[in-house]
Amino acid sequence: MSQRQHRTLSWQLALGFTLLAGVCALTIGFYVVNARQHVGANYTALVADVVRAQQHPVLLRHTLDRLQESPERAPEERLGNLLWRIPQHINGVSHGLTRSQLDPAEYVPSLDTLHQAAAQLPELQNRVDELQAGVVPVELTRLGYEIENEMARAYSELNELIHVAAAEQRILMERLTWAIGALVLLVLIVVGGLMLALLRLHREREAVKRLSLVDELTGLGNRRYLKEAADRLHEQSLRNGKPLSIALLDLDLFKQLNDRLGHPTGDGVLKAFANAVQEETRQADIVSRIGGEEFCILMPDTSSEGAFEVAERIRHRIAGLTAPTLGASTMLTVSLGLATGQKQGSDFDSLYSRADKALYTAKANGRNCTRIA
Ligand SMILES: Nc1nc2c(ncn2[C@@H]2O[C@H](COP(=O)(O)OP(=O)(O)OP(=O)(O)O)[C@@H](O)[C@H]2O)c(=O)[nH]1
Repeated sequence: MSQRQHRTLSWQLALGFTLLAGVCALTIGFYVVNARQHVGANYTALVADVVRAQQHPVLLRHTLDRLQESPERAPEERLGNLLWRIPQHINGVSHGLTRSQLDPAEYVPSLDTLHQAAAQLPELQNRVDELQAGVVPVELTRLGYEIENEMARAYSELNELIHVAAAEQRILMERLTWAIGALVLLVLIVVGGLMLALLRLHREREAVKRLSLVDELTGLGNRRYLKEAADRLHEQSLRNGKPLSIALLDLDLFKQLNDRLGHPTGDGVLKAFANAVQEETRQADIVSRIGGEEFCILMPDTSSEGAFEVAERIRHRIAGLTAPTLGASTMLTVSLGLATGQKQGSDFDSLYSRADKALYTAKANGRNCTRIA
């Protein structure tokens, strides 16, 4: 895989991760806003009901106080209005409580107190009606204060209960939000780690694959690399009808050179040879080292004459390499065998074998020469 493909994969993974993180952030944000609104709305409505109803005992007390101060100006209408509204609000609060998530065991005693107070209201209404008959409102105020007391206490208990529950739920929500956030973060870290590991694994696999195709000494492709390239170029040549030429190169009397100058010097010579061959070939040509001092050049879209020209150019270049380039004061020559194929039906192995025979002929004919199959 090329560097560009690596970059594309990295970008794809980074984009995927960013999208995932974005979706997670949006989901959490949406959840937190919704949950808060929901929780808030749940108790806000109930608190509003209780607070509104809580005004009734205050108004009742206020009205009774006025009645005591000036019994001659009895506020019957106001009292009647209050006595009509109180049961409605008690029912509203009761309805809200039963729909809430509060534990009934906690609010039922206060609600019972409110219902008991409401049950006494008809009697209070009778006392109000007696006012017109001139009855002194002693019994009315006694009963009124009693009802007011019970209601005020019950509403106050309910108010506190709801506030405590709302606070507890808020804390719970916050903890839950943190826990979900931490969980999502953990998932993102794990996914990010997995993506990095995947990328690394991929790079390592590609590096191993590259190494398995490269000759360590010269940096050229090896025999496996040649095989892959040959299949591709041969296929291409058959498809487009253009000739594919192959050159097999074998250094002459390399054993003697090794024996005389030592193996490390021989290695240096092989490297210098590989560089020179690469410089004499085109970008499209595939140069590989297929054995100790054996090399191969695949030349796509190259006729027999063209391949011979390249071969001779290489042969002269090698014969002209000097000691500073070779790293040894020695003469170096190379023998070359060429073959060109473009016929349908011919396979690469037969092309290779023809080039090999031509190389054998070159060696047999005194070396340092090029022969065509
Ligand atoms: N320095 C070095 N020598 C190598 C390497 N691979 C193979 N050789 C040597 O290359 C030599 C090849 O010898 P031969 O196959 O007899 O061929 P030659 O001496 O070149 O003779 P001809 O091919 O007939 O001209 C052997 O001595 C191998 O040890 C390598 O990587 N480094």
